[in-house]
Amino acid sequence: MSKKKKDWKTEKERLLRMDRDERRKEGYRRQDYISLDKIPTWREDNYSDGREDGNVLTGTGGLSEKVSLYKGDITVLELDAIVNAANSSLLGGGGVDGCIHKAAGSCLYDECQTLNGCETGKAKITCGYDLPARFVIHTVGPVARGHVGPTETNDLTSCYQNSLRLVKEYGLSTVAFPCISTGIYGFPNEPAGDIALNTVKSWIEENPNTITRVIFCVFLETDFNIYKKKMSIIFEDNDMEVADEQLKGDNMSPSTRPTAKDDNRGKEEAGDENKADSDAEGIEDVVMESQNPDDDVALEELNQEEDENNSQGKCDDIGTEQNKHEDTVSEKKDKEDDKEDELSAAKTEEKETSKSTVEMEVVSETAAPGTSTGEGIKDHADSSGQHESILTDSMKSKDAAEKKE
Ligand SMILES: NC(=O)c1ccc[n+]([C@H]2O[C@H](COP(=O)([O-])OP(=O)(O)OC[C@H]3O[C@@H](n4cnc5c(N)ncnc54)[C@H](O)[C@@H]3O)[C@@H](O)[C@H]2O)c1
Repeated sequence: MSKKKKDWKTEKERLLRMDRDERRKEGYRRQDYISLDKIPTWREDNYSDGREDGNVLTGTGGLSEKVSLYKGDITVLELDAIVNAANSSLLGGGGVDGCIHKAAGSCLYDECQTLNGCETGKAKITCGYDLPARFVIHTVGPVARGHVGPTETNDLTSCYQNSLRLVKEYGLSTVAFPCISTGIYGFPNEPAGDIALNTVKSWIEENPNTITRVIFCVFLETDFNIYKKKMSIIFEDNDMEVADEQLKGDNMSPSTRPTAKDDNRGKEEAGDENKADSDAEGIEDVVMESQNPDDDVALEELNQEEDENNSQGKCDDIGTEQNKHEDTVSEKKDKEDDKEDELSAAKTEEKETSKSTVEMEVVSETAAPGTSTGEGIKDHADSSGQHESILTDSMKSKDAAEKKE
């Protein structure tokens, strides 16, 4: 028998009246949730990185106790809020947006439909429903597609600022950000990391008593290394030097050693109303027009890409898929570079021996299938410089000898 569809408003009021223990007793959809006390602060992470020198932590870590670097799926984090890298329709899609909607359940979509979309750089808040997080803050990053100008920088900065503004407005104290705009919207990872870390740092300095923890939830190895390197500088403890290997961005994943219980949980405001609810009362679902004509094209392409990506399967595998993809891409690039080097070497050699009729042979880097090292197969650069695999001299003369017999 199909489950009765829940009314999102009733479900939201019910859930927001419950405290964390009651939510846990009822059970989240995913039992493998991660509670805050399982996520070390940046300060503890640094300390737990096998610091053998007995360097005792002195004083308070300040900022470095207010932030964490976590590598994994944002939908399992049991926090006051997780931030969604949404699109302007707020009606879901793929990537982290798709994962959050899938994990939260259909009530999230139903509530989002009443929000009338969201502009780039702005943020809107909904209940988290079946997520371990109480709220979802939806923000729309800039479609950078590799280009970062003042507009893209300002829009991405606004995403973090407006999300944190809602954290403060709703009296929340723990929040996690994904790497907004760095997936399908194509914002380069390094500058995006700088914007994320520096915007959050400034906000914490201005609101020191508002927040317990901001968690940078990265999904890809690339982002993990970028954030680790930058956080060692931006959130450096005054009383701790930054270890050299950290600056090089070692690949150690953050330890999940349980830390001292952080019971500074967000204020449990029962029956918390989402401001957008009252605004959105009775508003027809509007099909969001993009902010400017160019976006239509970008979004059109994105939707096509989204369809491809959506079929890519499970959320928690995105990171591995993308890492694998990154590895193959760089391998292919190395091989192409090698071939180009060989080609230019072959061309110079050809010039020197232009009179001889001897054909150029360039050893291919890749072992051709069926040969252990590729020794038996060589590339042949003909007059047009095209590469094709041919037999080597020794194999040719062997062939000729066989033919004579
Ligand atoms: N990346 C995709 O395959 C994909 C596909 C369709 C739509 N979208 C999304 O693309 C638009 C937003 O682009 P965007 O670059 O801001 O977002 P995004 O493409 O989701 O990428 C943002 C970052 O989130 C990372 N990420 C993906 N899944 C998770 C997860 N479960 N937990 C934590 N981090 C994760 C992802 O690796 C990237 O670093 C929206 O239209 C939205 O629907 C993404």
